[in-house]
Amino acid sequence: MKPINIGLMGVGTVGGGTATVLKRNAEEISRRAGREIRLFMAANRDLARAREVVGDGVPLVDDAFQVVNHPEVDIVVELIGGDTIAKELVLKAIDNGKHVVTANKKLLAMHGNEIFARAQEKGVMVAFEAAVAGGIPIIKALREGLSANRIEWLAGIINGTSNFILSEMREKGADFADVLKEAQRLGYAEADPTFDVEGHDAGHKLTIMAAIAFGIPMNFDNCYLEGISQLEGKDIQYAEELGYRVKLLGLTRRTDKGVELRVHPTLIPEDQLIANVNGVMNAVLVRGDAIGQALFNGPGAGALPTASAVVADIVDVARLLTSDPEHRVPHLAFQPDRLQNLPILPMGEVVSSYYLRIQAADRAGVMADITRLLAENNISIEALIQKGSATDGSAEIVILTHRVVEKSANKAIAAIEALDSVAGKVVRLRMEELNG
Ligand SMILES: NC(=O)C1=CN([C@@H]2O[C@H](COP(=O)(O)OP(=O)(O)OC[C@H]3O[C@@H](n4cnc5c(N)ncnc54)[C@H](O)[C@@H]3O)[C@@H](O)[C@H]2O)C=CC1
Ligand SMILES: N[C@@H](CC=O)C(=O)O
Ligand code: NA
Repeated sequence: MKPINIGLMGVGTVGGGTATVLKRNAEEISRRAGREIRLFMAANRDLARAREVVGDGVPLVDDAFQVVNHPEVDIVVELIGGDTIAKELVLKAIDNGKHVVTANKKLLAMHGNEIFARAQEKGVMVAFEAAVAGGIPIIKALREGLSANRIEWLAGIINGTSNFILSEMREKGADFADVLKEAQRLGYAEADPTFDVEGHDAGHKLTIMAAIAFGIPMNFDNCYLEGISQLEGKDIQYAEELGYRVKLLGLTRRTDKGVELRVHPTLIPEDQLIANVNGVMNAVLVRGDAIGQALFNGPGAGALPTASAVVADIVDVARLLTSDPEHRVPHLAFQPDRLQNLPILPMGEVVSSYYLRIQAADRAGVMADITRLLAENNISIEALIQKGSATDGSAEIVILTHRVVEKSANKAIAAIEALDSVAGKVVRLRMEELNG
């Protein structure tokens, strides 16, 4: 039987890993796919670097349009990244009737609605397991393994770079900037690492998971994003003293009023398995009405773990090449004409509990003022500790609250910051028990 021809675009961290896995496991892969899967051609800006990876036998070009336009390429693998040239290439590949495998979460979160509609029209597959949580087969799990369930919520550590930074800061007291450099050296970070540390990358992945968990279109524009760049080591330490770990969490939940879609640093009880997922590892906790809770854990970034997902998609596509498009797994898990445009809940309407750190004058009456302002906004206190007097006569007060709607927390925080006895901004982190 004729081999399946792969056109690889981008031979960087993930593209290099993909070429390596395709070569190393060629025999196993062809036994699974039923046909030989052959790296037919590759495109990369830096030809010399790509040549080192793919070897002599594979034609190399620097213009990726030659790949999407080549009549003998069956599956185009997009590992360039970004949403400019990559979007043009993917749409052109689809128009040319080629199937696409991509690891590009930004592209899908921002333009997935257009891309999947075009793929549907042309009867081709766009596979994207590597786009979410690297090597963890979470797309497969949500789209196929859990298709019996009404998924209620899911929460994930879905940015390896941020989790690596937080783990190194907590375990070794390492400096944020140094660890970020190390994450870049290890190939974990995005081309622009602000996407990692400001929560955008996690937001892209969360958007994709929410779409396939609930059967809604991509809605990245309404995803709340807060990253770890402003997080201070002392809050990680205080959280730990109180029995919590701080993780960059992406959380999406169906509520009666709309879908929560939010990424932010989050305190999680340390006895939760997900709180103990460290380094570049990712984890996604899914709550379905039939299964209850299931935790998917594994490496979230890096060359070979991500290539594992890319190549698994190639095998999937190879198996389904000749199948009737109507009988393939829908791109977003639900039939395209059955997607629901559920509203995304504004952040002010989200209900959460909070960790607050307040720098206040160490004098009588301050605590009473703060607790009064919290009570006036219907916020009850679960724990309150004072972190000792500073030499300048101020003290740090750390408060854990019970659950309250975010707009009330915002009002209370603004009122506390307006007190003469309070200096600077109140540090606010959200807390999730993840047991509901
Ligand atoms: N690095 C990781 O651990 C993971 C990355 N991803 C995604 O995979 C994709 C690739 O990421 P990396 O491999 O880390 O990036 P990278 O920067 O290491 O590789 C990108 C490659 O594309 C090439 N390239 C750029 N523009 C090109 C063009 N116009 N034509 C041809 N080649 C071009 C570059 O020369 C480079 O070799 C991105 O979408 C990223 O978000 C997804 C999961 C994990
Ligand atoms: N930069 C991303 C790479 C994988 O998606 C991350 O750190 O998770
Ligand atoms: Na994955």
